[in-house]
Amino acid sequence: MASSFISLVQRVYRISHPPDTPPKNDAIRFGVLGAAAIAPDALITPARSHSEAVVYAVAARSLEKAQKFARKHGVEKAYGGPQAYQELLDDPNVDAVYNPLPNGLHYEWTMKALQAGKHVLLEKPSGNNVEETREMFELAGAKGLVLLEAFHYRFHPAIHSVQAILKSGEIGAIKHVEVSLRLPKGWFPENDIRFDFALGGGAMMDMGCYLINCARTLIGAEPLSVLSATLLNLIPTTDGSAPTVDGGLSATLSFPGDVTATVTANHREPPVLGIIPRMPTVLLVVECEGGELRMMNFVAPTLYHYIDVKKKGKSGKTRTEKVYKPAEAGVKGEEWWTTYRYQLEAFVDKLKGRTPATWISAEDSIANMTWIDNVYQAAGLPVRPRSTFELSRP
Ligand SMILES: NC(=O)C1=CN([C@@H]2O[C@H](COP(=O)(O)OP(=O)(O)OC[C@H]3O[C@@H](n4cnc5c(N)ncnc54)[C@H](OP(=O)(O)O)[C@@H]3O)[C@@H](O)[C@H]2O)C=CC1
Ligand SMILES: O=C1OC[C@@H](O)[C@H](O)[C@H]1O
Repeated sequence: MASSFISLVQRVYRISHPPDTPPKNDAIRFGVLGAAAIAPDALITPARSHSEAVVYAVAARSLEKAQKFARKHGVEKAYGGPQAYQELLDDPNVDAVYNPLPNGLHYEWTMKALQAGKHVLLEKPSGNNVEETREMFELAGAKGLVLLEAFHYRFHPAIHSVQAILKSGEIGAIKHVEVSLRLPKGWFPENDIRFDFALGGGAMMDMGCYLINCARTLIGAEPLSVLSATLLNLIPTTDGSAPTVDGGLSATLSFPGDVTATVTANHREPPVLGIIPRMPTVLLVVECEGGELRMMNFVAPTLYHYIDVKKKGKSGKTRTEKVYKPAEAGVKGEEWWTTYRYQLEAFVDKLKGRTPATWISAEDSIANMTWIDNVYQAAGLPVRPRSTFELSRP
């Protein structure tokens, strides 16, 4: 007990204070589009402990914001103003771009980045709809550039362990997957990008993308149909127009072999009994023919997680796994590596021509976006519109 508490404290400290590793001369130089809230966790801190990655530039719509961000995070170059994103893309010192813009801008700036010859680490969900996702991966393929949708949890050994347990047959074949992400109302401000339709908002876009991805990954097959889609709440509009942004949405999908998955994303969990604030919940339960697997916190497992495996029957004991480091020989990782640090390792490996331990293919991202669109249609909500941006091709 005491030792696991000490490990937790050590991990938490190391997550934000990784050992600084000086970048090698041939390190991948990243440029960040937008001084986004997620950029420090997703790229800047992970790059500090990677000798082949350096965050070289940031671009923000305001020069002051870009410079403040650059000073705070030790980023060499700051671009600011209305042309800043394009200026960053035109910088020959930038090898790869991290795109954490609002979902509705993923397409335009990824297409521009690829056109400028940059590899792209693209935030989830990849696009506003599957048409956008398909086009981005087509262009990356045509240009021979790397494009990765940042489903960071997929790179962590904890989810690999879940996959291995399910594949081992220990608790039999999967029957149903229940996966949910729920945040209390008020977690994000009302003007957050997540609640803006034009920017690709919606709970199924923002959090549901992980859930659909997780169900597809664990089941190891593509869904057949959306059996049901239930709106938990809609974000009210201010102009009297019909609401189109899901604050909370739950859907059940069918998979081959009578397998089902229920995904529930909610940005607006009400307080218990109307007054007691709720904690965020990230839950994964896999019901199998011979038992059940339950994982707490599959999205940010470095902080803390557990995987409970319970066999059916009276004698069925529960065993618990916690997997903070890769079990396989030769796979790199440390207890304090976040999902983002594992993801960066894979991205850099790919750019350097090495084989990453884990990868997310174009087909995977396209299928994920397809089912996000399908869930919206089943819920009677519009699919997020395709960007009006058109790439002028030479
Ligand atoms: N992988 C993960 O764990 C997470 C991923 N995400 C994803 O990252 C992306 C960004 O999320 P988050 O960092 O929380 O969001 P933020 O609102 O903090 O960042 C979005 C950035 O987009 C830029 N931007 C450009 N145009 C607009 C516009 N019209 N309105 C608002 N912002 C604009 C802003 O850049 P500027 O500085 O130029 O003003 C801003 O910094 C989303 O795709 C989200 O899904 C988010 C959180 C966690
Ligand atoms: O990890 C996450 O959890 C909270 C979400 O709103 C965020 O965008 C997502 O990436």
